[in-house]
Amino acid sequence: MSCNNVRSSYDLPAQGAASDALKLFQFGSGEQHVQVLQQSAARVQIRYRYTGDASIMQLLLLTDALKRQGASEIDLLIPYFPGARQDRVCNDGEALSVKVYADLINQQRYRQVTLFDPHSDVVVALLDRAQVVKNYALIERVLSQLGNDVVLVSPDAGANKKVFALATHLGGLPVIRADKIRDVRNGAIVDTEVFCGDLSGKTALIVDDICAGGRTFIELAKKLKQKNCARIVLAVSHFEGTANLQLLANSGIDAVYTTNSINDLSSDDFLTIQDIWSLMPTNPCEGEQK
Ligand SMILES: O=P(O)(O)OC[C@H]1O[C@H](OP(=O)(O)OP(=O)(O)O)[C@H](O)[C@@H]1O
Repeated sequence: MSCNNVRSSYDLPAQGAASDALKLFQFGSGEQHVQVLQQSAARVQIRYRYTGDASIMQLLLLTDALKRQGASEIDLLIPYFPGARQDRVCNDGEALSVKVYADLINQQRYRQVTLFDPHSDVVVALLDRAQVVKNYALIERVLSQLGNDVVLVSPDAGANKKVFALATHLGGLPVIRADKIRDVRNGAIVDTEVFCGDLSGKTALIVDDICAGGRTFIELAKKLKQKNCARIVLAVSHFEGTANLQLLANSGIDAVYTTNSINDLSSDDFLTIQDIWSLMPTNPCEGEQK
């Protein structure tokens, strides 16, 4: 495959020097506009970071523009998949959001779609040609800072499968199960249980895919405190809003490790979007990219 003098990877939103490759703007009427400024290779990769629904429209426009330039095989890297938490209809009248977003992506006929630690197996099942990069690199980096006596905490039934697989990958770290009851009408956590004995001297490392409003982890931290653990740490692959970092700190969580897969967050400890890209497949033409 020859990729000489053509571009084989596009970042959306455009980052740094890569912004020479794309022109993006929004019309006063609200429509998005995308123009590809550097000739696309036939096989091309889009590194797309979801930053809101307007960015989905930019992705669709970019995909169309690349196809018009002759891109015949397009790989999509999409660390955070929107709508993934709405993977069931909890209340009459709601949309099945994950299917709507997945249908949009499937219509583009990407050669491959790569996700980073998606919320559940549902999104992977709904997407054509999807593959997953697990959260292992994030958790290994967190563990390297925590020392001994760490127990993994699975915050709810939805997380159990992933956390037990992670524990096996890490050589058999102990796992503590927790569970919660969420009032689906308003999202409140009405009960949290932690299934273990005394945790004196232990660091409780809660592992999950996302922190949104944070109530799951605030209520869980209260229960873990009652088990006397020495330290409570939260590691989540995706983080919805910077304002919630303070809420978590106030609730007795000693440290939060996450990534900027959705929002830019200010901490040196985080795995950055660049780190996530480095965990994902690279385009075979990338070394030749101009
Ligand atoms: O920060 P919060 O607002 O508490 O939200 C974060 C939680 O929400 C998601 O699970 P969800 O409660 O949807 O449960 P599920 O695994 O059963 O889908 C996610 O996996 C976290 O556990």
